Amino acid sequence: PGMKEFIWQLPGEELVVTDRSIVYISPIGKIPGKVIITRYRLRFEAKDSQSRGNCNFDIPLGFIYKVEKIGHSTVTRGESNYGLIVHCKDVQYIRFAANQATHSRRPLVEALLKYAFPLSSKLPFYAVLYAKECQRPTINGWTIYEPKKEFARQGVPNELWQYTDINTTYNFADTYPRVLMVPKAAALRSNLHLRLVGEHRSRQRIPVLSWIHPHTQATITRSSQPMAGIMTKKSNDDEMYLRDIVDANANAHQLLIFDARPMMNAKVNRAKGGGFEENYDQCALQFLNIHNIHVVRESLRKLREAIYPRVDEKNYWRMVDESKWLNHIQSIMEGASQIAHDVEQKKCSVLVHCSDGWDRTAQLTSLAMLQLDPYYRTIEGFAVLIEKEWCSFGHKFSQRIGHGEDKPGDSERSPVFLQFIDCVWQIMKLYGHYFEFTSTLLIEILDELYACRFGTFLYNSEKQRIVEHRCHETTISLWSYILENRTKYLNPLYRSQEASVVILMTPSIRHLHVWNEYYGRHNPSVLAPGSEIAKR
Ligand SMILES: CCCC(=O)OC[C@@H](COP(=O)(O)O[C@@H]1[C@H](O)[C@H](OP(=O)(O)O)[C@@H](O)[C@H](O)[C@H]1O)OC(=O)CCC
Repeated sequence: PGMKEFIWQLPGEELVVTDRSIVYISPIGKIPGKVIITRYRLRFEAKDSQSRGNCNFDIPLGFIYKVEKIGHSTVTRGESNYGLIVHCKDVQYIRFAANQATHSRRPLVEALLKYAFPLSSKLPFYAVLYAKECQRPTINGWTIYEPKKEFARQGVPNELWQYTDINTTYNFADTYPRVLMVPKAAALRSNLHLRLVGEHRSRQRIPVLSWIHPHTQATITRSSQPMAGIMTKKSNDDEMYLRDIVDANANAHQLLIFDARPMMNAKVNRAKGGGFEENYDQCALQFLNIHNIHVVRESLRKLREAIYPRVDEKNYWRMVDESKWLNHIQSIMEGASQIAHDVEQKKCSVLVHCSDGWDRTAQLTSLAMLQLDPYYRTIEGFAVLIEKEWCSFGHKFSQRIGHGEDKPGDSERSPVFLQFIDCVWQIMKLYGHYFEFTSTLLIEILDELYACRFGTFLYNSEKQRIVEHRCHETTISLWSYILENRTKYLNPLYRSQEASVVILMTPSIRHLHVWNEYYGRHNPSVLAPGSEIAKR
C-alpha cells in the first residue's frame, strides 16, 4: 500500500485527483485553494490558510448525495458561474468555481461520481479498503452486542419467555434478527402456530420481545402491522399469541397496543392488505399519529431551508414552524414517554408497531428503553440499543440513507434515524446528567452514519450484513472506534448511581429546541478573519 502522502490520510485512503486552481464559494466569500479527492473524502485547503482563518474542510464522500455541474465551459460570465455544487446528506452543500480555460471540472466530477457512489459504480465501499489497511482494533465492536448476553442481562429466558429457533437461518422473517424471544406458551404450542402468526404479520415480523421490566415482568414487544386487509380478516393464531403476551405479565389484564401511525394511514394500509388490531379481546389499541417516511423527508428539507446556507433572521421561526420538524419530534417523544409510563407506572405490557415495524417502531422502542433502563444511557449500552433495535431488527439503513447510490430522488430515503438521534438529544438536554456520554457521541454517530468508513450502518438487515456481505469479517464496527476513543464522549456531570433512574417525561413543545449544534454547525457563526465579503 502506498506511503501516506498527507498526515490526514486514513488507511486505504488512496489519492484520486487534485485540482490546485479552484475557488470555494463559501457563504462568506470566495476562497481560492486546492481540492484533493481520495477514495474516502473530498478535501479543500485554502491557498493562504493562515490569513483566512481555517477554511480547510473535509467531506467524506459518503456525505454526497448529488454532484451538480453549474455553468457551461463556453459561458463567458464571471468564473464563479462555471463549476460544481456538491450536495450533502447533512444540511450543507459546497459550491466550487472551476477554471473555465483548463476545463478542470471534468476530472473532479468524474472522480466524485465514481467514488461517492460505489454501489452505482460497482466498487467496494471504502469501509472494506479501510478495514484491509487498518491494524486490528483492540476492541471488536462487532461483539459489543450479543443478543443472548443482552437478554440474559434483562433476565430472560425465564419461565414465561424463551427463544425460538424459527428464524435461525432467516428463513422465517429475513428482515428480522436470527435470535427471537417469544412467550413460552406460544413456543411450546408449535412452530406451525408461529408460522400462522407470521402469515398474519407483514413480512412475518411477528411480535417479539424488545425489553422486559426487571421487577414487574411488564414487556415491550414490537412487530409489523397485522395483515387484516379490506375484509379486516382476523387470525385466531395472532390473537392467541397476543393473549400469551398478556398472560406472561401477572400485573396486567390487557395488552396496550401502540400503532405509531395516524389512524387514517393505518386504514389506507388496509388497501395494501395491512391494517390494525380491531377489537382483539384483552387488547387496547391506540394510534400515536406519527407521520410516515415521506412526510419526515419533506419536513427536514424545509428545516434545512430555514438554516442553510444562512439563517434568514426575519423568517427563521416561521420557517421552522412550517417545517413541522419539532412537531414530529414531539409526537415521537410523546409516544415513547407514554409507552415508558404505561410499562413503569401501570405495569402493563405493550406492543409497538407501525406499517413495516422498522422505522417508527424502532424510534419508539429505543426511546422508551432509553427512558426505562439506565444501562442504555451508558456508551456501551447505547451501542447495544442501536445494534439491537435498529441494526438487528432491520431498519433499512442502506435505503433510508442511500449509501453509495446515485439516486438523489429515491423516495425510500428518509432521515428516520436522524430523528431518533435528535430525540435523544432533546432528552439529553433535559436530563443530561443521566447520560454517561455527551452530544459529541451523537454527532459522531451521525457523521459515521453517512461516511461509510465502518460496516455498522451498511445494508438493510442483519441477514444482509452478516450472511450476504460478511461485514463482521470485511469491515470494522463503528463501536470499535467509539469505544477506543470513549474519553472523547464522556459526560463530566454523569454519576452512575444517581443516573440509575427511570426518566418519565411529558415532552411539552416548549421544552423542545432546534439542535443547532448539529444543524447549524456549517453556518459561519462569525466572519472568518480576513475573509473578504463576496462582492455583490
Ligand atoms: C392504495 C394504496 C395504499 C397505500 O399505498 O398505502 C401506503 C401508505 C404507506 O404507509 P405509511 O405507513 O404511511 O408509510 C410507510 C411507513 O413510512 C413505513 O415505515 P414504518 O416502519 O414506520 O411503518 C415505510 O417502511 C414504508 O415505506 C412507507 O410506505 O400510504 C399512506 O398511508 C399515506 C396516506 C396519506
